[in-house]
Amino acid sequence: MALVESSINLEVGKVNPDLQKERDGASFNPNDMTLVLLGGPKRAQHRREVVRQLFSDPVFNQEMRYSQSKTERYDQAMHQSIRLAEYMIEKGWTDKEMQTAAVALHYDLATAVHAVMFVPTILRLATPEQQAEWLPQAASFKMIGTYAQTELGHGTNLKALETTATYDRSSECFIMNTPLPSGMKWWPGGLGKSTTHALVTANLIVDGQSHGFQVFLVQLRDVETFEELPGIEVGDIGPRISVSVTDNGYLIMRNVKIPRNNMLSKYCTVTSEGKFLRQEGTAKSNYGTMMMVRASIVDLAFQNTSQAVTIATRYGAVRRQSELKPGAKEPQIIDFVTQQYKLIPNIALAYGLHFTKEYMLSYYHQVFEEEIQKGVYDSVPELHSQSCGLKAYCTDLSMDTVEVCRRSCGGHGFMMASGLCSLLMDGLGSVTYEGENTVLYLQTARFLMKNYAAAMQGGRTARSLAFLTANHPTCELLDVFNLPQLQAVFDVRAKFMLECGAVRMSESLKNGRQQYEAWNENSVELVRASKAYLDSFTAVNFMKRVSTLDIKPELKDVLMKLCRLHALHRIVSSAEEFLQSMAINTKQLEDIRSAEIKLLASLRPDAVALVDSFDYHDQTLNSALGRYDGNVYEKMYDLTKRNPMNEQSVHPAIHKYLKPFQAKARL
Ligand SMILES: CCCCCCCCCCCCCCCCCC(=O)SCCNC(=O)CCNC(=O)[C@H](O)C(C)(C)COP(=O)(O)OP(=O)(O)OC[C@H]1O[C@@H](n2cnc3c(N)ncnc32)[C@H](O)[C@@H]1OP(=O)(O)O
Ligand SMILES: Cc1cc2nc3c(=O)[nH]c(=O)nc-3n(C[C@H](O)[C@H](O)[C@H](O)COP(=O)(O)OP(=O)(O)OC[C@H]3O[C@@H](n4cnc5c(N)ncnc54)[C@H](O)[C@@H]3O)c2cc1C
Repeated sequence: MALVESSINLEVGKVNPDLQKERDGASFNPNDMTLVLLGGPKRAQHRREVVRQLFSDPVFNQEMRYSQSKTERYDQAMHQSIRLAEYMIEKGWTDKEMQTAAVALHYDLATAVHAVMFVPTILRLATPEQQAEWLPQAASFKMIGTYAQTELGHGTNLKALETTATYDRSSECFIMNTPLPSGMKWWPGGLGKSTTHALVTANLIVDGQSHGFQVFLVQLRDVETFEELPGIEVGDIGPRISVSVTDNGYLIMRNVKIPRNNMLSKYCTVTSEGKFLRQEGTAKSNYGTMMMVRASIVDLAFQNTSQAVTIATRYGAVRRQSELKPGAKEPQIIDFVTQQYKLIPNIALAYGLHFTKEYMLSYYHQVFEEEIQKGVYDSVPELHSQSCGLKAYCTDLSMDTVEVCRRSCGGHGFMMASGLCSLLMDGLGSVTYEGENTVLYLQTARFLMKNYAAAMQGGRTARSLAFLTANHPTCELLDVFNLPQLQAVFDVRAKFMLECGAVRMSESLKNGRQQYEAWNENSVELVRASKAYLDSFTAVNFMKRVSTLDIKPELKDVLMKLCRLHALHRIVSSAEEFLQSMAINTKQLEDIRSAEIKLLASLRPDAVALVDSFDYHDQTLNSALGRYDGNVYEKMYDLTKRNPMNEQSVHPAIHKYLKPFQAKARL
């Protein structure tokens, strides 16, 4: 066994020679790049230690996951959740280690929503007294919770949610009710089988008057027996696209009484006399958890993208197929330029998403920790717009990438053992949950249109929209590799697309349409405007971040190539908008296309090192194709031998159906 200290994968046997050749020929040391991505040696070492500890425990072994039934998966996922809880006690793991472990396990835990939404919502919306009562129970899993907002009839339109919480002054309780069938809660993760409690969003009604949706802690099951409590009906909603274990559930409440204290009351409360009180400026405070999770999903999009390109790139180096040079040995498939075009711009995207999620998480923390906590809400609209837009943009691109990577592996990409099918099926949820992507692009558009109008009237724009007032002459792209010139090209196109949306809106309004009619009529254009802005924001953020990194020259060199390739590829992908806005002309588009192909050639020798730098443990990838050692065929054979279908050499169905038929047929 060779010790590969510079990788998270410690015990690596003989490495496939083609993959080894790739590693030997790289222009930089992937370990150095890992340190840049993870924020220094201390953090990288910590992450490696946590992930190695995790996967040295057989409970977390993922290898047979794809052959397990839903019930077996659920059993293992509950076992894993509880094992992690034990680690908190036995190993002193804190939220930091738990977060690292959850990412390494793709959040595929029976208690994922408990960690990702239930506890964070209590932290954000509960009073200190409520937190003191509930958080210790949540930490010890005496209380396992979910976030129950979506209903069968409504997910997007929160104002139309039907569940009610009616205040009963005589008992000082809320009475929770589910109007059937459209008002039943539908989708919450873990609700089906795993949870004892739920944070239920419901219309607060006091003396017949509605006060909009509020959040209530409702106990669903007896914490000892796990049986449903009176008035509660819960269950799993049934099969869905995904190999993930989550027991998404439904909930019906019939006259369920909960104490007044169970309304999360940091920002609003109901007094014992039935008076509704709300702190000023906090109208959207109940939407705060969604903002946080949307910001975190940008990270999830990065994880999905970088894992997919890791698998497909390593496989591309190992797989040999067809003929390139007549009569010569079959080439590695990554030597086909069309294959490089599938992989290398997506490696660049993965790096771009890394810097995007760094931005998003740090901006979220800045606004949440430093501003909102001090009662300053000025940046909330911008944070809402960016967390909606980047969640949508990054998950859309990440899912496109996973599918391209899957197809780039040919037939084997269709096998669960590729690891790419589960990335796709589980990842697909991310374009819908926490706000359906089109709906989120339109939230961003709303903010963009307001800022555009302000800019046109000489007013101030939000920080991230300074380009609206900047003066960029068109067609100044003299050098397609020049970052400031590329940035100007993106800004010109984004500004133009916003202008198109704004002009169309004002024309519709001039033609007598109501605001809501004008909005709907022009919504396709408005979504385009949002995407153009987000394209620009991520590309420019990538360029700026890389330009300011103080790192080894060989790392900087390769990162500069990546951010250039990303920018050029995004231009080519939406060429008609760049041309229409006159950000570039057709000659420049030709130059950009040629430059893109040149960059592929220049990045080709570093492709494997670039994906190694993401430093994924083999068990996180859980892919026969993307293994660190590249022994793809051996692993596929090994898994196939252990496939439950091969346990018996003759399947019982043969004796059950075929043999009796053959016996009858002989008569
Ligand atoms: C701790 C570690 C965490 C790690 C996480 C890692 C993630 C990994 C995930 C893996 C696990 C999987 C878990 C999956 C969990 C999924 C959970 C769910 O889906 S749960 C279910 C998720 N469900 C959804 O996401 C539902 C989607 N729907 C919605 O969010 C809303 O209905 C809406 C936003 C579309 C409209 O709302 P509506 O009330 O009709 O609003 P109007 O349009 O009338 O605009 C009014 C004004 O409000 C403003 N504003 C709006 N929002 C916010 C905000 N957040 N803030 C501030 N402001 C906001 C808006 O800008 C506007 O301002 P202005 O222009 O007037 O000045
Ligand atoms: C895997 C998964 C996990 C989930 N987990 C949870 C959970 O833990 N807790 C929870 O409460 N919920 C959860 N959800 C629910 C999820 O948040 C909702 O499904 C999501 O917000 C979308 O809402 P919807 O289903 O009502 O879609 P709809 O709004 O019905 O969308 C259908 C179509 O209508 C379009 N549309 C709707 N409104 C507009 C509009 N205003 N403008 C333009 N187009 C519009 C959409 O673009 C889409 O094309 C989960 C969902 C999934 C898939």
